[in-house]
Amino acid sequence: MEETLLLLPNSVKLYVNKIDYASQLIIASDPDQCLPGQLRHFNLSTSPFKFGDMEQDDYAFFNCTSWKGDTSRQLACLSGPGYDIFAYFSSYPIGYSDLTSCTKMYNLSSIPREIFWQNNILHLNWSGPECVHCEAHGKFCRSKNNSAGLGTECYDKPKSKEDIKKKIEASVATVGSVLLLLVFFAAFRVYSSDKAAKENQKRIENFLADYKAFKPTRYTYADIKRITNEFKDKLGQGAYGTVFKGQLSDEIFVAVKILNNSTGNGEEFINEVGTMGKIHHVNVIRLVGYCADGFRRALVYDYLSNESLEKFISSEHGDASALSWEKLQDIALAWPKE
Ligand SMILES: Nc1ncnc2c1ncn2[C@@H]1O[C@H](COP(=O)(O)OP(=O)(O)OP(=O)(O)O)[C@@H](O)[C@H]1O
Repeated sequence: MEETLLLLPNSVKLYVNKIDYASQLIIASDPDQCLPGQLRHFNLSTSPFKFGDMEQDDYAFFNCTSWKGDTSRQLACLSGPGYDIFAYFSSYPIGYSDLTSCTKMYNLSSIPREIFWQNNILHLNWSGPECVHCEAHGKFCRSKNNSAGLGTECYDKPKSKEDIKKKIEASVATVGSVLLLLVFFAAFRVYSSDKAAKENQKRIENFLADYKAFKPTRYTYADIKRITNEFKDKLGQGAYGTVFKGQLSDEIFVAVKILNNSTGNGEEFINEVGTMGKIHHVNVIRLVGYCADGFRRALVYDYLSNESLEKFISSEHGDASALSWEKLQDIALAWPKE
């Protein structure tokens, strides 16, 4: 596996295990697994780095043939057969340990304690170039082109093929959804307008059907004779003519009034028929048709099985209590007005 190397002054080479740009920290290790061996050559003052471990001490290094004191600062990777290398706190008095079989090698100051942990890990911080603000905005960081110092600038992360593919997919999905919505909307509009058009058509047809039903039909005298079955069933006699029962179909019965006065103005009769034909009210008997065949004139009404109103209101023909004065008032008020 290829390792990334960090080159420090005095040809010190370290492996880069991890870089944390957010906190500007490099975790490094010694390729020879012996960080204390590199200590003599460390000179970070001319590099942008400083030790990350702030617990630092000054040491005197000793080469001992025998050692009777604290072995926590014994540097195994520097020791050899018949001798051991120890780091001795410079702040300790010389008489603190027995150094009689030791030779002092050199002093080193401001050594981070983690060097002696023997896990071959060294934390190095850098203060410049400063990239924290780029990291915070999810961007990459680079040296400013025209800057001789440690000036940096942020730049957008280059888009990978995967990113571009995802972007295209997202755009296609968005456009697709919008198109689908438009298609649904258009289909809905077509369906609604089609439905409205059909409803309109139905309304017109219903109106025409109603109009046809309400418009009085003109009958010939022969029709009148057929409808009344040759004037077989006389219903009554009024001031203007004789009324016969008739039948238009199996279920539809009519009352046909054969008018006495056939000498009058025919046009007047037709106009009257036209006016009556337009009146449609629940309380007014409906004029179904008419006959104006030469001097023979007749009016065809819906058949009422309850005989004449006169029979109800006149005490002579019926029970007066059947139609009280209140009922008569109701009927009068419900009479259609023009
Ligand atoms: N639509 C009808 N259905 C059933 N019977 C009817 C109908 N119209 C009239 N008659 C019968 O025929 C009779 C005569 O009716 P008609 O309308 O000619 O005269 P009237 O209502 O008695 O009075 P007027 O001649 O003054 O109008 C009525 O009394 C009734 O018995």
